[in-house]
Amino acid sequence: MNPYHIPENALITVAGTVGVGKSTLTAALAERLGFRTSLEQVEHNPYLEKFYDDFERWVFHLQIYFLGERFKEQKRMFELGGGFVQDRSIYEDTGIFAKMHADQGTMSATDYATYAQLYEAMVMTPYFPHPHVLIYLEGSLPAILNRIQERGREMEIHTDRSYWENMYNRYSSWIETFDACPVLKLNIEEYDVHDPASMDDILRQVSESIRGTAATV
Ligand SMILES: Nc1ncnc2c1ncn2[C@@H]1O[C@H](COP(=O)(O)OP(=O)(O)O)[C@@H](O)[C@H]1O
Ligand SMILES: Nc1ncnc2c1ncn2[C@H]1C[C@H](O)[C@@H](COP(=O)(O)O)O1
Repeated sequence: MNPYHIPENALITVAGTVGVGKSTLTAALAERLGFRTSLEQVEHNPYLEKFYDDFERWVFHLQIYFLGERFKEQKRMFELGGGFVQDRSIYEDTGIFAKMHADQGTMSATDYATYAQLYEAMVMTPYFPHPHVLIYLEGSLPAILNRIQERGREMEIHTDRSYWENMYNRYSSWIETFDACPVLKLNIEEYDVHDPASMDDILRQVSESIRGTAATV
């Protein structure tokens, strides 16, 4: 058992908008806990660049691809018995990305319905237990846009600010109604992944959230 009394089979999911710091925190938490990571693969995604170039043409392909990747990851985590920190939840694919493109008309109603049907069928399988806790990363939009710039993925840098603004607003509303598992909100200005005391503090909060003893603000 780790010093934080976080169950060895726990599934901790890190959520939040693009560039907010999910992958960085996922890796830092997993290292500290001796957990495995489940990461989003950007480099080997065959649709992502095409998608940023032409949303309408590629959105359905991309959503199906992400769904397939997540299904494989969920199956892997299930079969290995947990003990994972996961970079982004499946709830965000459907509740943020697919919905945003359907609402703004870059994904047709028919494609969205087909996608939603597939998603519903997948989450009914045993591979989709709710996470023990969802860590939600929040910060100001300018700080997040800076991080996207600094990370330097061309396809994201060349995407209109309104896209990120829309996503940011959707995330802010979405998290207020999210209730599939306990939520721990962390402000990105208030922790440092390189500071052991800061990571200890986060892990204590994770543990409290999982055990249902977190203070409600
Ligand atoms: N706590 C942090 N402080 C400063 N910069 C950070 C921090 N976390 C992440 N970053 C930087 O912000 C950028 C986006 O982080 P990343 O973890 O890739 O975000 P996400 O996975 O949410 O898209 C990267 O350049 C990363 O180095
Ligand atoms: N479901 C998705 N639809 C569209 N785009 C998505 C989806 N999931 C992730 N993405 C994009 C957003 C970023 O450009 C990369 C990686 O996300 P990140 O938040 O940086 O981990 O994929």
